[in-house]
Amino acid sequence: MAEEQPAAPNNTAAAAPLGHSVIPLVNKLQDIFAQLGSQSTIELPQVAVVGSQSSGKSSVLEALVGRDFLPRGNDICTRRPLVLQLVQKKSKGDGADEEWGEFLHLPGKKFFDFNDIRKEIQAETEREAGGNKGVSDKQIRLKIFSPNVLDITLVDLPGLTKVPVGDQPSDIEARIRTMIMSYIKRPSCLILAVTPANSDLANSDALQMAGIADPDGYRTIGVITKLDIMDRGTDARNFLLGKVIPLRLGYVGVVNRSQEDILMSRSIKDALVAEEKFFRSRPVYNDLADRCGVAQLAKKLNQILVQHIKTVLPGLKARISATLVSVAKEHASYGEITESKAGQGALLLNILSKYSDAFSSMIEGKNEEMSTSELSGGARVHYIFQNIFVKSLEDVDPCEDLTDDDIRTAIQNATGPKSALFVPEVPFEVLIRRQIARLLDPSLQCARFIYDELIKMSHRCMVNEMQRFPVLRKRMDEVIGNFLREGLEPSETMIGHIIEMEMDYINTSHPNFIGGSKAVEVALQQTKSSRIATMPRQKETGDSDKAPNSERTQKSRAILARQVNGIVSDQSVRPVADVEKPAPPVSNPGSNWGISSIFGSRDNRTSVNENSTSKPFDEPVHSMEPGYSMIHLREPPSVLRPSETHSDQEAVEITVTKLLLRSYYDIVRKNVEDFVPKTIMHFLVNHTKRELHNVFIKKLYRDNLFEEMLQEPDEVATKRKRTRETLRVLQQAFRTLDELPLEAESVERGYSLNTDPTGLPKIHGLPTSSLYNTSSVSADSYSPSPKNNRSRKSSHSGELHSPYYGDSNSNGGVRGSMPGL
Ligand SMILES: Nc1nc2c(ncn2[C@@H]2O[C@H](COP(=O)(O)OP(=O)(O)OP(=O)(O)O)[C@@H](O)[C@H]2O)c(=O)[nH]1
Repeated sequence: MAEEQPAAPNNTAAAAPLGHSVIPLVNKLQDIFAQLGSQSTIELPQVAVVGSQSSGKSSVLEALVGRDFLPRGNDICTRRPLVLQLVQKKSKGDGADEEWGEFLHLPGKKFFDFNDIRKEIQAETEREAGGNKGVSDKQIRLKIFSPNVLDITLVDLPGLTKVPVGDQPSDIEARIRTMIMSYIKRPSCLILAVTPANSDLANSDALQMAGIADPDGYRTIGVITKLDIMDRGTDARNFLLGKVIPLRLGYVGVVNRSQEDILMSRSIKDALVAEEKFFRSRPVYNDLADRCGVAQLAKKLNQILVQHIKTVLPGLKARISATLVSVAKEHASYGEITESKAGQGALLLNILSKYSDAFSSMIEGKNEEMSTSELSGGARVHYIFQNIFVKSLEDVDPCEDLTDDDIRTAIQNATGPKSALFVPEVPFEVLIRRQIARLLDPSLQCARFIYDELIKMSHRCMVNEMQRFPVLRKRMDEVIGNFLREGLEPSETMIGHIIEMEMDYINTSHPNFIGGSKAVEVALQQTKSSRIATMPRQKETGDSDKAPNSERTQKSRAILARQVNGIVSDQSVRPVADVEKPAPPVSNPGSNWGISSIFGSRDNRTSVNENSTSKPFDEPVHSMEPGYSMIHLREPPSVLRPSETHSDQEAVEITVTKLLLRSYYDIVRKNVEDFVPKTIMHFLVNHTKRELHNVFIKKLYRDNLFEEMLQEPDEVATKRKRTRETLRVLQQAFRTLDELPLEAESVERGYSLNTDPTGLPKIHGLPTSSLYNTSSVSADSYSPSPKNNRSRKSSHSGELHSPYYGDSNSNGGVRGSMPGL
């Protein structure tokens, strides 16, 4: 292709193929994308040629591409849309670059001879549309691979015709119009509206259709062909000046090869020279140099392409900078490699301090990444204390599993052989100790819960930062795990002490304690009112309290006995000896103080307590005859129960005992609710907070461990390397984008004149003025309506915007995607 490039005529820029001057710019962008590991590129607008039959559309396209490969001629029409994709192949740099074509319908077949391409287009047209002028809307897709082209798509469309010929249907005109419209209505399609100068310009089909598809004229360039064969004495001057039909982007007049030229195999290069000569020899076009010739058409297209690139670049830059930020963040998370001992020591120390601080922050609720969806850290600890531990204790009724008979038995046992003169203190103490003992388990459980919470917190601490050092993470987890376990022990011991202390001294002088006399007073009142309430019933049924209720009694005893031994059993079937055996001493402080202690320690007395339930043993058996009589005592049964009859005194005693129990239990419960959390906070939570850092240093900060601790997995090293490289490329890309010369003028100048030996452009400073404000393109601009003065915004990818491309923030036009963009 290179050999076919024309010499630069005097009054035009180098008559380069379409997009020639944009190629280095686009190449540069593609290099950036390639470095980012993506196939993305700038999606350039499609260029379609529209016009009536034989107006010279194919000729214009060929001249723009600079190669001779399209079927042309008065008898040879474009009868199927030809979608021509120009694909840039990287130059090998040895000057022997190949150019070839490939058809979609002949995959894998390369056409190196462009004459063969032309023949195949013709043959393929006939295969689908027949040999007799038939037209089909089925595309022929051709790719031209070359190092000298821009990645752009050109579409050669069948020409508009009015009279059906050959195999053409009667509605041929409408069909072709629909087909053309389907291409040119796309906002990303640049329309070359081709009108031959030897026809009635004012009635140009091409301009009429382009006007429908692009009413504002933002993407239509008028092309006047065949200026060389106009009627003598006429010229296209007024047309080119936009005086006949105004067009925002203006007109370019061209002279393509005539049929005779084609027959004589005149090259495009020669044709361009001839064209230049033609314009120079026509004084009427002398002052219209900037709108005459294929080179000017190419230049105009280039300017539009540059403006398009300019439009999409800010979006591209924004995305690159966003990726830069996230990659930089990722890179920072992998940290730097530290080789020296001192550096490693400092790093380790830093990690240990940061971890200890993070752990403390979590407990104190100062964690930066605090969740808003659930409780975390210290808030969970508080929840466990208040909503689980305290609440559970408050729900417990100290008399819940004590029946009246249990209490009565305890009272009788405590008074020994005498009748009680006063409300006995001993059963109250025994029973209250048993209730206090019950507080031990939940308190220990609470400590265990908090321990579990702290372990969980330690695992959640610095998860991301520590990914880099799995060995250190493991060792730190071990250290903190052991340390927390060590903190749990004194908490548990202290909790044991608290409960023991409460059991060891029942402080009946506590100001909140109801006290004996008050309890008796309340109890008397209660018994009195309950007796009044039950009076009528007693009259009917007799004294139910006094009536034996062996079943109920059995049950009560069973409960009491079971609790005495801490063994669940059915008292009625178990041997008494077993039941009343003292509980073996156990380490649990609660069991030392269980009711078993009083029953157990006085166990030997059980046998001497009479069972008053058994009538025959209530009184001695007398002989009938006094003289010979001898009083026989029946052997006492091995199990003795308190009398079933409830005296008033006993009822009061039971109520008093219950009142005392409830009152004192309340005092103890409050103490435990207060002291257990304090204990756990002191010995476990705050102790860990205070000492963790020291423990870490003691256990892990050792010269000989640095290397081992700071070992990082290969994966991290790889990721660090990869992100560093991506970062470098992104920074480079960002700089390059910043330095790109984006004014078409500078592109033309910079890339055609100042290209360095590597083929890469020399970077110019960023231009300031807008292309279309100064260039020839704006000379023909018109404003059919006020709204046309404004820039149009569009979100379409690759869409052509206003000719001024004022919408510099559009992200459109970037095809493919960059990693992380
Ligand atoms: N003298 C002269 N002949 C031209 C010019 N442009 C095109 N022709 C001739 O006009 C004829 C038609 O040209 P094409 O390029 O095939 O026209 P087209 O619009 O693609 O034709 P269809 O595809 O059939 O609609 C050819 O013989 C060309 O050589 C021109 O500027 N001057």
